[in-house]
Amino acid sequence: MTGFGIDLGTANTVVCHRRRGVVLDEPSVMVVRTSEARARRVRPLLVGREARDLVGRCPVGLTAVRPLHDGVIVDLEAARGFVVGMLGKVATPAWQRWRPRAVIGVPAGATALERRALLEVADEAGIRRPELIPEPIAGAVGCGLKPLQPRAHMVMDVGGGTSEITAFCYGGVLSHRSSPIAGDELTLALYRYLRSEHQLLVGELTVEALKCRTYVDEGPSSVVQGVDLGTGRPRLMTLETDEVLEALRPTVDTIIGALAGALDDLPPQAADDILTDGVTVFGGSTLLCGFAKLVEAAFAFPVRMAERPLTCVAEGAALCLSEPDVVRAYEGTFIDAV
Ligand SMILES: Nc1ncnc2c1ncn2[C@@H]1O[C@H](COP(=O)(O)OP(=O)(O)OP(=O)(O)O)[C@@H](O)[C@H]1O
Repeated sequence: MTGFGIDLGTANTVVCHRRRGVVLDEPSVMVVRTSEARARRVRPLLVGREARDLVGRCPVGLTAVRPLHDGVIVDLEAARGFVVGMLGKVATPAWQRWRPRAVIGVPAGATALERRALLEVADEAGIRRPELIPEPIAGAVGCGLKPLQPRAHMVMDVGGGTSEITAFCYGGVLSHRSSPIAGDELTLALYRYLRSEHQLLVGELTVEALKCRTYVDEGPSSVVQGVDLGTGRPRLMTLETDEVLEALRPTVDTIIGALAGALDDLPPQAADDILTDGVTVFGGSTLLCGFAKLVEAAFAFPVRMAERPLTCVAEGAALCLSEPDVVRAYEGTFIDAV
């Protein structure tokens, strides 16, 4: 069975081919003419990596647009232009005759309207019979979990725009929490911290790189460049990694707090499974330095980091092409469908 698994994320779009593996992993950004940004047909000039290079540097007349918010389509026209442009990067001439199949990950909390918008866009982009799967389930499959087993599992997906915590067992959802506090909010918290505590105004890409750099363990401190709010001149400053993590801590605590709510909703036997097996975490924001340790410290159960936290949703969705039972079992479990 050929076809694709697609994770159309707020921050990144990942496309995984059933046999060839990940064939596209690029930022969910496009650059359009400002005059066309609200037009009936949006024709992006750049999509993905090339578009991201222009974030914060767009000349007059051009606008960088992120077509998804909190993991769902809000502007159908913008999303249409974006998906067609992105899939165009992996499309082969054979697509014209042979429309590929795809399973697409979508937040478990997406509404019926948002899901319909995604199916429409996928169809227009040349996908044959697109199917949707809740992202937590796709990620779980990508991490090797078996969502049809009669044993409870819990996963935590912390991406750019949403954090989702889902417990499931035997083809059904046991508990779920979704929150718009995720990677973008962490970046914003750091931006605000630098502005208020150090009077330093920093660009969007720079502040995100600073947030991610703490993970790479490049040393106990990082040099940041920005504009001094007092003088209006460029200024360099050195920030300790610990200080960055402290600035992020309240937002991280809010994200972790949602896990408590999902655990509270579980029946005792299912809670027992999760306390024994632990929780599997994925999504780019779980790469934040010390994230897994903080979850472990808060709940005293094992935390299993996904091997490929940024791509496991698309990989799991691709595996689901040959697991129709999983797709069928969970298609009725979107939160507004239960
Ligand atoms: N090393 C890192 N440390 C901290 N955060 C990171 C790191 N690497 C990536 N991120 C963050 O992960 C987020 C992107 O993760 P991911 O690609 O899983 O999100 P997404 O699937 O696009 O979003 P969503 O699931 O909300 O639609 C971004 O906010 C990015 O800043």
